[in-house]
Amino acid sequence: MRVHVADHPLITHKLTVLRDASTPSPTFRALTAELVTLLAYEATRGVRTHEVQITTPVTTTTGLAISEPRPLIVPILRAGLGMLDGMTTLVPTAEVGFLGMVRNEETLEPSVYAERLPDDLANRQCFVLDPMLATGGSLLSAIEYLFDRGAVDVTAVCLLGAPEGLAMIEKATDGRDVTIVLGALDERLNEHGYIVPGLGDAGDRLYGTVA
Ligand SMILES: O=P(O)(O)OC[C@H]1O[C@H](OP(=O)(O)OP(=O)(O)O)[C@H](O)[C@@H]1O
Ligand SMILES: O=c1cc[nH]c(=O)[nH]1
Ligand SMILES: [Mg+2]
Repeated sequence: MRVHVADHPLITHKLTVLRDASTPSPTFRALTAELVTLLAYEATRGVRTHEVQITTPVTTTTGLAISEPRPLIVPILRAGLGMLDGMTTLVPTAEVGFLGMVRNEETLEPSVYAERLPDDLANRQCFVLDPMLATGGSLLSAIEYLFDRGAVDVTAVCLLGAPEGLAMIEKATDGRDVTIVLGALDERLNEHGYIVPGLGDAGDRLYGTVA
């Protein structure tokens, strides 16, 4: 598994505002989109391309185009939906599929409540969006779902990760082509499975509700 933790002052600055409990939902949503666009730059480094011949106003030259099948972006509802616009800004021709997942806050076990993905993911590069990688249960379940359907590689883009969840996913996906791009790797999980220092419940903060 490849792990990339962002190291850029703009990303740290935006995450600092996001973490602040007094940051209101509209600002939280705007910052999430900006952060995803910055992280997507790294996450798409391995996107498959092929050479194309083009004619500029001056000459002919060889360039690169994104290959078929198009990359598939999969936001994990609810909170991952807040990352979709930031990602499609950078990869506007990607397809989008949806997975709705919720973590039981007592057992910390994830369950799938909605799924709208192409039936066949053979040969697909998939980009999973979820702001929080805490125990890793939700992300692992999403990754397994995509591989079971034929995906060739999965890249997850998360704003914050916990070391416990990252280690669990690394062990469970051994031998698979998995990349995780994080805005920051935080210290630990607390006794309720929340990331510390973290930012609280990403879905609630994005949408101003307590679900
Ligand atoms: O790594 P884990 O321990 O599985 O926790 C992370 C999950 O928890 C949050 O979703 P949540 O279940 O709160 O659903 P929501 O997006 O609807 O708020 C988050 O967006 C992840 O999907
Ligand atoms: O810290 C956490 C952990 C899980 N889900 C969240 O939204 N935040
Ligand atoms: Mg939530």
